[in-house]
Amino acid sequence: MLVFDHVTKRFGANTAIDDVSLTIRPGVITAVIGPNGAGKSTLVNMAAGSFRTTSGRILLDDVALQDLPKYKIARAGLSRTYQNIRLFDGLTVLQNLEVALVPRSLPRLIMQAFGLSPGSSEAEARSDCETVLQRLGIAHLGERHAGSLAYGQQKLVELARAIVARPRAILLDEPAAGLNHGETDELKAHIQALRSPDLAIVLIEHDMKLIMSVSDEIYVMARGAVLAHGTPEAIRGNRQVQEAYLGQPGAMGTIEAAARGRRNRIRVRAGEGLAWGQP
Ligand SMILES: Nc1ncnc2c1ncn2[C@@H]1O[C@H](COP(=O)(O)OP(=O)(O)OP(=O)(O)O)[C@@H](O)[C@H]1O
Repeated sequence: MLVFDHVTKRFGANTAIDDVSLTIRPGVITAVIGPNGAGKSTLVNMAAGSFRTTSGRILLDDVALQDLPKYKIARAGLSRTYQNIRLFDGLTVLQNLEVALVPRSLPRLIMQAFGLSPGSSEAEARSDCETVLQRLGIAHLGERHAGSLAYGQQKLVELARAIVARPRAILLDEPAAGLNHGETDELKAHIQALRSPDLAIVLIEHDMKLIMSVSDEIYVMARGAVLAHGTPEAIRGNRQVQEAYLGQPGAMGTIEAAARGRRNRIRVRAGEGLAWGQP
């Protein structure tokens, strides 16, 4: 279980996260949504050790992460993807995955879902990488340089890299951003396949259609605070949430209906209401 316990983050005078508490349970997919600037990425960055918290605790299965360096956080079982892809362009896909491998003493979490081996040798580690690539439909890209891949393929490699680390919590920061319809549908299937009893999955997204179809529960953030928390059904009908997005009731229905008819990606810019991202 991943817990944000009364977490605050200030950047100078700007309070990006204001006393936020979240509980991300294993076995379910938890989405964190909210308009641009709400603080979603800041939460991920704090959990993964890119930003220090100003106050509060972040616990992964009772291990306090907030003061640990990044590599120890990874070893504790947290992995993430980035809003802006961060692969090593000059390395092959397999090498990019191998970089993420951590000591094999971690519990066997997503092994069942992804068919990973319980062993610890280098050969087995490489075989795990190949297995994950296969599950994501990109085994044929293993020897290609990451920098030579199409954008959608790079997004999948990032996902693969997060998976091979055998996390207990995986944080996906806008995995569908810039993907087309087909790629988003594929991604949806991969996220659903990740669901396993020992893995806490956090999905940060602007694509409402994707969120509403894969999430078990949703936290809605606005201006650094939690505005609402509940099932997709409860969030869909929440008046405060609708107002936070568009400043008017009925917005969630509008967003979803529009998402079905147009491109998948929705960007909600602070103060500008709804706009369509053009990948
Ligand atoms: N490195 C930083 N330095 C200063 N301020 C920052 C930094 N990172 C984020 N912020 C501020 O923190 C607040 C929350 O930003 P954050 O990126 O977490 O929002 P978000 O919900 O992820 O938005 P988006 O959907 O656009 O990614 C914003 O006011 C932002 O300007």
